[in-house]
Formats: sequence, C-alpha cells, structure tokens
Amino acid sequence: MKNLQAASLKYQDNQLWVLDQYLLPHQEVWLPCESVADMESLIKALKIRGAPLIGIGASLLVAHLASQQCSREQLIEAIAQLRQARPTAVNLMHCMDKMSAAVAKDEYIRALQTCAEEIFEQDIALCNSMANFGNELVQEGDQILTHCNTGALATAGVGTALGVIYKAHQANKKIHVWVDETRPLLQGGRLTAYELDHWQVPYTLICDNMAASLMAAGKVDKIFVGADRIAANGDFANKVGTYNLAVLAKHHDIEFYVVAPTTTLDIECENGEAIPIEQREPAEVKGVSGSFGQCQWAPNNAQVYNPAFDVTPAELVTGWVLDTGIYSQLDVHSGVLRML
Ligand SMILES: CSC[C@H]1O[C@H](OP(=O)(O)O)[C@H](O)[C@@H]1O
Repeated sequence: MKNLQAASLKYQDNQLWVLDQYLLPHQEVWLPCESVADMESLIKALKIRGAPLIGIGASLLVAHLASQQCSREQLIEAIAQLRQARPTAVNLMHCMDKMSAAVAKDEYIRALQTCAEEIFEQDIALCNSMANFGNELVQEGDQILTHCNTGALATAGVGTALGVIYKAHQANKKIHVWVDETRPLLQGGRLTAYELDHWQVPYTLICDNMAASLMAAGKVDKIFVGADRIAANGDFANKVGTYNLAVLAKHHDIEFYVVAPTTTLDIECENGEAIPIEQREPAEVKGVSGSFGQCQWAPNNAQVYNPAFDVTPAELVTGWVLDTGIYSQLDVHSGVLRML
C-alpha cells in the first residue's frame, strides 16, 4: 500500500500509526496499530475518533492485515468486529460495507488496499468541498460557535465544521470562534483549541453552559457543528450538547448549520429516533482524565447518565452543508437526502 498521511493517522512503510488524541494537546504520541484488537481498543478509547476518521482507520487496518497474508476468513471476521467498535457514527459501517465488497473479489488483497486508499483520499476531497461550500455562508467578522472537534484530527482532510472555519480564516474573513469545551471528554477544549492554535485562528474557550448567555448577548452570529449520522429526514446525531445549541439557536434566531460528508448520511434511518446512541462509561462524567492523569470529583456510588451523542431534529437546522452542496429545510423536507 502507498504511504498516506493525515493529521492523526498515517500509513508509512507498511505500518499503520495513530496519533493518540486522548493525550492531546500536551503530548503528541503516535501509536502503532497492528491488529483488530489494537484498532478496536483505540476507537473505543477515542484515541482515534471522529466519524469519518474511525471508518478510515478501520479500513486501513483491514487493508494492512490483507498485506500481512491474513486469510479471507480472518479478514471477513476483522471487518465484522471493527463494524461494532462504536455504534453511532455511520461512516464506520459504510466503510466496512465497502471493505466487505472488496474482500469478496477474486483479487481481494489488492481490492482491499485500493478500497482503503480510495476511502482515505475521497475524504480529503469531501472535506475540501464542505469547506468551500460552508465558507460561502461565513461573512466578514462573524463570531462562530462550534462544538466538540470536527477538524483535521477527525478526518483525513481539513475537517467538517472546523474545515469551514479554517477556510473562512484562510479567506481572511477575520472571524472569531467560540469553542465549547465539550464535556465530558473535552474534545473542544483539548482538540479544537489545539487545531485553532495551530492555524492561528482567534478563538475563546468556553464551558458548554456559557453558550446561552453569549447568544443572549448577541455575541454569536452562526453555529457550525459536525454530525455522526444524518437520518433521511435531516435529523442528525452529534456530540452530546449539540441539541442544546440547536434549541438555543432557535430561541435566539441564530443560524445553525450541520456540516458533514455524504458518507455520514444514513437513509436507512427514517428519522433521528432510529439512530443508535452510544452510552459510555460513568467514570467519564464522575471526573476527568487525560495526559495529566485522572481525577474524580463525584462520589464513587453516583449514578451517571453518559450518552456520547444527542439527536437534533431537522426543524432546528438552518442548513445542511454537505460535500454536494448546501441544503435548506425545504430541500431536506422534499427528500433530497435520499437522492444523494
Ligand atoms: C468530523 S467528526 C464528527 C463528529 O464525531 C465526534 O464524535 P467523537 O469525538 O465521539 O468521535 C463529534 O460528534 C463530531 O461532531
């Protein structure tokens, strides 16, 4: 397989490497990934994360195993196992479907390697398209709020929602970004802040519970978020806390955009109720952990509710920014997502 390099994933000299996002921003540690167990563990621990990237990483791992003379049966098992690694981001399932089709071919080793390379390179192009379309929505001086991390760390390209922000900054639109820290795993405070620092984009880090007062003060012009799965009717799942922002945006009449590649569409899901929501470990809410270690503030026996995502209904969305264009409520209500 050819060498491939993304911000947090690389295939170099027949070895797959993952940048441990759990340790960012203070430690940049690249981990080798050599087995299904390795990749499954990295995905579940969000050491590799982001709807597009987990599909891309899993695909590269399967292609790597194929080049290591794994049998077709072992590869079929690997695909089935990786498909289960996380339940909400549909990109993973779409990628594993593509790899399943490839492993069924006579020349399955080459087919798997080509498929994984195409998935990687396609995502770069999808990110560029989303960024270009989304940038059309950004005016000079906009104050943009974003949630979680949707940048180069979560994709093979410039990102989804954060890719739009990156493009607007590159176009000298003098934007400012409000960054939700995004409890409980702090993807915003750790990863989005890290990316915006790197790109020298002006930003201010906030706790998630501060977004409402910023909107009330007229300090937010637009909101751009990512998605993990978009249903046929336009409802979508994204990092928990996204629904909060959508409701607040409606109340304050602020434009609210979801930015995602078409690989995040799942027209098998009629609406948001059909999207499986990952429930994660209580420890993530009882305290916090990262490159600094771990601390717990809640009592050991505290009951915890820790959904990794929530669902935003289509009626709260101003526009869907996909790699194929920008779609309005009217477009989506007419069923356009089923035709992409
Ligand atoms: C472009 S990434 C999309 C999506 O994935 C993130 O979830 P996680 O950090 O749990 O992988 C977040 O919901 C982003 O918006």
